[in-house]
Amino acid sequence: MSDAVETPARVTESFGRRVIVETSAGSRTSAELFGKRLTCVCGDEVMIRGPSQSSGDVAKVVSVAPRRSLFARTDSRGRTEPLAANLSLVIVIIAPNPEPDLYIADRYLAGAALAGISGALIVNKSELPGAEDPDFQARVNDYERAGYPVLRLSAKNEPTVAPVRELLINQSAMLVGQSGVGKSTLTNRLAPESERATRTLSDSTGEGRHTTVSTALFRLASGGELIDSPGVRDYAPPPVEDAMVQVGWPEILKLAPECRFNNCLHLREPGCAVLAALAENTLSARRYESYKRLLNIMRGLAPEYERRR
Ligand SMILES: Nc1nc2c(ncn2[C@@H]2O[C@H](COP(=O)(O)OP(=O)(O)OP(=O)(O)O)[C@@H](O)[C@H]2O)c(=O)[nH]1
Ligand SMILES: [Zn+2]
Repeated sequence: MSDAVETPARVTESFGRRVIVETSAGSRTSAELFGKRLTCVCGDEVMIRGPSQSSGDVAKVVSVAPRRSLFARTDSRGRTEPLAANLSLVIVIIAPNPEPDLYIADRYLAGAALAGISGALIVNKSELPGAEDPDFQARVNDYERAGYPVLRLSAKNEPTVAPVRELLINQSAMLVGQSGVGKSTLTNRLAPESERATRTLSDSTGEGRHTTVSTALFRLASGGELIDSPGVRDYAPPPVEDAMVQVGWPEILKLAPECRFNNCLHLREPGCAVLAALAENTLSARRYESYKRLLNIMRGLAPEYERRR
């Protein structure tokens, strides 16, 4: 291949300056980023050159196409770190065990919405007795009431997984969630060739042990794409203005037009339809608390936001 020839490819895995790309012919190969200023993440559409004698024996990523979406997080130092590009769906997985932190789930769904990406919830390990717990079920139902697709399944039980295949058709979806909820088990079920490592839960704590170390994209025979990602202990979206935070709560956003003030943040304002729904118990108090928490987190990141502008 001549050096001047560029071919399109998709980034399926990223390790800093080195990436794995899939060519349009479907083969996967290692490539390096060309030039210091170029960065890319899993899901990026890129142009590659080589490998050829003059470019060395590894292909080079020479450009990144404009992204349809960029899913990102705020890292521990308050900086925005991109996680995946060109997603259409973020699927949060929870399970009765390890014990779910639904505030993380909410922030993931908010981060997706703020990036213009749809959200869905999977409740894995549904065969465990903990899934029958009324409190657990009530909290899961909150997501259905908010308007999210919610799938209850067992990644280990093939027939229960069929609705996920249907959900993923025509989607580029990323699986996110705490360590040990079964992201890799589900990925292996949906894309057997992915061969993602899975591990048993540590006996004493029931917490996962962060088996998955990289974010990787797989094409599904049934249609669509799935990105498996490492388990997290926390997640916060990149900083946004106060008024934007409610975009992450569809049930609050739906009520907002009925508030007396069109810049209502639903905290203490008179004539607030969100506070009224809360008083009438038609809005989940936990989800509302979660909204207030993210508002506070975003205010803590405000200096960072001002700096970026
Ligand atoms: N009982 C039960 N266990 C499951 C199910 N799905 C996965 N597991 C188990 O849960 C444990 C964790 O699964 P993983 O797939 O490694 O979890 P993960 O979310 O990928 O974890 P990280 O890679 O650390 O983020 C493994 O022991 C799986 O066998 C399920 O449907 N039911
Ligand atoms: Zn309001």
